[in-house]
Amino acid sequence: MSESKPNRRGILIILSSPSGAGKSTLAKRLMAWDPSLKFSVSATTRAPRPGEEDGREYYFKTHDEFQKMVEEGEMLEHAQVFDHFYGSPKAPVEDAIKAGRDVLFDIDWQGGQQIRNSTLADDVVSIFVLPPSIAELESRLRSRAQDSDEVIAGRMRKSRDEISHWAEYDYVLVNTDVDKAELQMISIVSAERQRRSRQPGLVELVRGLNTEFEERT
Ligand SMILES: Nc1nc2c(ncn2[C@@H]2O[C@H](COP(=O)(O)OP(=O)(O)O)[C@@H](O)[C@H]2O)c(=O)[nH]1
Ligand SMILES: Nc1ncnc2c1ncn2[C@@H]1O[C@H](COP(=O)(O)OP(=O)(O)O)[C@@H](O)[C@H]1O
Repeated sequence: MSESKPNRRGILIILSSPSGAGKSTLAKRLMAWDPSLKFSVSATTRAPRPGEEDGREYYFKTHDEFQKMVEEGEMLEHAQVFDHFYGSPKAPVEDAIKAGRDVLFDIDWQGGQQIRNSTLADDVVSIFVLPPSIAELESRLRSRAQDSDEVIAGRMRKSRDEISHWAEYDYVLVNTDVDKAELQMISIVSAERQRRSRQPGLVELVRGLNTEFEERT
């Protein structure tokens, strides 16, 4: 059976924020809202956190394996964040958008910039998530209870740099109440989909409306 041609290309939804502002939480909620979204599983050289599974949150790679992927041109973008390397494998993203499937990225500002400067720029919708305060950001990092004090301190130092790129994004959300932030994300994605897709039959509908006008005169 031949697959029907999608009526639009997939959108690349890029989600960035300082660590702890809530982008993984919001990404999971967006995926639960629309399971047809494809989450871009990044490759990383950082160690898995408890509960993380290889191939689900990340592809966990050694430094050499990661370098080989970069050298062989397999990455859509890649960057060093904190003390580790992170990158988005290219092939699954290209396949998804050609099939009309939207792809969700949880990546930092460097990755966002690289994709916005790539040939896929027209397909990008970028969203930056801000925390309501720095005290709240630190408290969220601590409450996640997955990183040592030293790692948390490193992430807090890097936050200022990440936040300085907020204005490069199409949309900026303040994640105070997570339910409200989720609703805002859903609204953004719904509106961007509507903007880029033409419902089938619109030309015929407008032709019919014009015929009706003519019949009335
Ligand atoms: N450029 C880039 N950044 C990534 C990628 N994957 C994850 N990141 C970013 O790396 C940072 C650290 O991610 P992680 O170690 O999972 O900690 P998090 O702060 O809890 O999300 C976050 O800002 C992620 O958005 C990627 O493929 N490319
Ligand atoms: N609006 C919110 N209010 C309170 N806690 C939140 C909110 N959003 C996320 N969190 C919590 O903050 C912590 C960090 O969120 P997470 O999604 O892991 O952030 P990021 O992916 O940006 O590093 C998690 O424990 C998460 O449950």
